[in-house]
Amino acid sequence: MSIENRIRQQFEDSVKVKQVALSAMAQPIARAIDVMTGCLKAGGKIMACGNGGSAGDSQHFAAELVNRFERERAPLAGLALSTDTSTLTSIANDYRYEEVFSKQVRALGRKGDVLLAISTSGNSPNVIEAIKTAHEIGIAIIALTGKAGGKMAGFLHEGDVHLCVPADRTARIQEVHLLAIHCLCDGIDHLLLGEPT
Ligand SMILES: O=C(CO)[C@@H](O)[C@H](O)[C@H](O)[C@H](O)COP(=O)(O)O
Ligand SMILES: [Zn+2]
Repeated sequence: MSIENRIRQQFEDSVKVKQVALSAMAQPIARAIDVMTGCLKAGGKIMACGNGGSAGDSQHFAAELVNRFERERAPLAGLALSTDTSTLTSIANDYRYEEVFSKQVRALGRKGDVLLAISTSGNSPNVIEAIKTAHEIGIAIIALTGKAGGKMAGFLHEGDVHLCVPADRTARIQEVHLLAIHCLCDGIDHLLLGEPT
């Protein structure tokens, strides 16, 4: 296949996955917006974690809360757990890589906070450990997954929200994750600020 056709194929695949994801994910995304906005209004914070591309997504989401998304508003409490290399490397070096997020959740998380747990496979052990620790503290989970949710699906509790992209290819799942993150940011701003004037 020519490069041009490969590119066309990627675009077409991405459009298709997004169309299927809309019907599967619209309701859970709306629920996640309610949970996140309720947390922020009550003075809580939203922590986000994930590996590789999902680490980037965590940081992207936190930046849109702390700085801004599309509308002017007060800064919101968002925190990516994938950014502090000294913390990450010391936990991985002294303990286990599986604990790099859960230790931070234990240190920084408070009852009523929310954890955005991102994994395309749903199987990353460090994200699963973070979910377990968050539950111990009384922190609700918004799980952003794909591939039917992997192992993470089995660790979610009532009150958590599962945003699962109905696709198998990591790249396609990540593309919908970013769209879902922007829907979360837009929805939070809408609930906090109302219709734009
Ligand atoms: O961005 C990509 C692939 O598109 C990679 O960096 C990918 O995020 C990494 O392989 C991650 O370690 C995959 O972890 P997960 O999504 O299965 O939790
Ligand atoms: Zn990627």
